[in-house]
Amino acid sequence: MLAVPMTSAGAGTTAAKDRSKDRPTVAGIDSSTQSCKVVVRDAGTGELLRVGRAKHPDGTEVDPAHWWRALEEAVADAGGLDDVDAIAVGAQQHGSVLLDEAGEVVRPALLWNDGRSAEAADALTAELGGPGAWAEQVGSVLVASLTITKLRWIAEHEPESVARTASVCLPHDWLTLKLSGGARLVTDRGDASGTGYWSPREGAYREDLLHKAFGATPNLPEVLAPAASAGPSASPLSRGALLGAGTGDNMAAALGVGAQVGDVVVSIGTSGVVSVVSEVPTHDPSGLVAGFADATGRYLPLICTLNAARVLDSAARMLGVDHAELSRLALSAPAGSGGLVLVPYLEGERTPVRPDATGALHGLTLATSTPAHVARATVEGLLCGLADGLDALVEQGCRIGRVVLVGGGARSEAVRVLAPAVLGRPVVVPEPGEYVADGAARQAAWVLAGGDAPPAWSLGRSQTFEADPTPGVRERYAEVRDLTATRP
Ligand SMILES: Nc1ncnc2c1ncn2[C@@H]1O[C@H](COP(=O)(O)OP(=O)(O)O)[C@@H](O)[C@H]1O
Ligand SMILES: O=C(CO)[C@@H](O)[C@H](O)COP(=O)(O)O
Repeated sequence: MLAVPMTSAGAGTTAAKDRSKDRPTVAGIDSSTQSCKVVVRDAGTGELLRVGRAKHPDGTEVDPAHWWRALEEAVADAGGLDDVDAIAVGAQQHGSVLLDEAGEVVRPALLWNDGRSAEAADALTAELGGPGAWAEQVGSVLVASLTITKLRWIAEHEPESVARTASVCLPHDWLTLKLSGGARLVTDRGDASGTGYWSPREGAYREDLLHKAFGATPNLPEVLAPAASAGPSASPLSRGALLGAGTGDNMAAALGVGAQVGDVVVSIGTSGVVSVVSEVPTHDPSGLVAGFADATGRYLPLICTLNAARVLDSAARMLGVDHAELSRLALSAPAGSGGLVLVPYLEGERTPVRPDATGALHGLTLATSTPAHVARATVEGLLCGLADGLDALVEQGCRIGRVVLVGGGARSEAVRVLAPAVLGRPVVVPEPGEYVADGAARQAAWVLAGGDAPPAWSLGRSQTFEADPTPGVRERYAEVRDLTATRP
């Protein structure tokens, strides 16, 4: 059984804050690409007490002030945090937050899905001796998503920003800093492992690589142990609550679903992610698998695509339907959509590395030119990219156990039904929830409880979806996935 919290509540649920003093509560924050979510849970049982949400602005370059405003709004939507004893932040990985001597933001953050640093990634790769050298030294081959490539882009294009930069951190580090009232700049090994200048194997920063990219060596956040505290919050939002180290959103999701070694988490959010909890670090020179660390002291080999839930959003928009109808249409068409394939590179792609690619529909005939076929091809194309990712984890020798499906896209019935057919394995779907925020909350509960492992929260309901594998769908996808036009 999965350690998934049982109860759920709607946005803005305001359960009375009348808990007795012997029932501590914790809050978890998910500051992801599209929105901020806050959950408040009972620290001992994991019972969900309240949840709040607020939207982030669109765009791949964002002033961190927007994340703070959304956090304030989401906290208000969750009925406030006055009663909370500990709090931790999970957030989108990789974004580059540059701070000056006074702790002020130097320029808007370049997010994980900002592709402008693709050439910087290529240049840095060559400078260290090729992809294998980066895989060996920091666990991951560089792509435009990794923080270090953004720092190189800034160094090349905005030397004045470099000159003003005293510290560099990540989105979750910055939010934790704000919650600490500006007192502590900390991070954790999970999020640090996505920078390109922290080695999961050595458990240490590689300041030489940072200097190589940025031409300077700014201060970096202290990397805290998984259950260490960053001290009390000094923010009016959560004054006095103990702060956890926080982590990247994918590490938090693994913690939130209680993933054990071998458990695969497939997340269909803005990004499409396939990750697996591993006892050993990976060093994939092909670059498909990023060799990240997790939030518990283990590792989280991961593949990430740029195109996931928004592919469903755009298909629904194109067809002029809502998500429920898109799903119904997809399930009404035959497996393989009569040969129609959607290659979902709508924002270019990171895995495989196709930064300049565009999406494509292959196999249009009179018979396949129907909304149902397009809907089916959309869901199957999205899942085929993730199935390729799962194969890459297997190829790295990762132990593969259960497959757990989460993220906004998992709310689509068609995704849930077709995932086991395309992935070729049963898929466990926990009830819809905010698993990144839950993981952050669980880290906060661990900070309170101490010990070697996060508290075992009550198990939640989940449903296992099974289906006969449809290898033909993947074979057809493999035939056409590279036949895409570049951006005009
Ligand atoms: N029922 C649904 N079917 C398909 N997609 C959905 C559904 N509900 C929400 N989404 C999509 O999920 C995405 C948000 O997922 P989420 O995991 O919260 O993303 P992120 O964490 O990257 O901000 C949005 O693109 C949204 O449109
Ligand atoms: O870049 C990665 C992982 O390497 C992304 O997974 C980001 O962490 C953003 O996540 P979502 O907003 O899609 O959850």
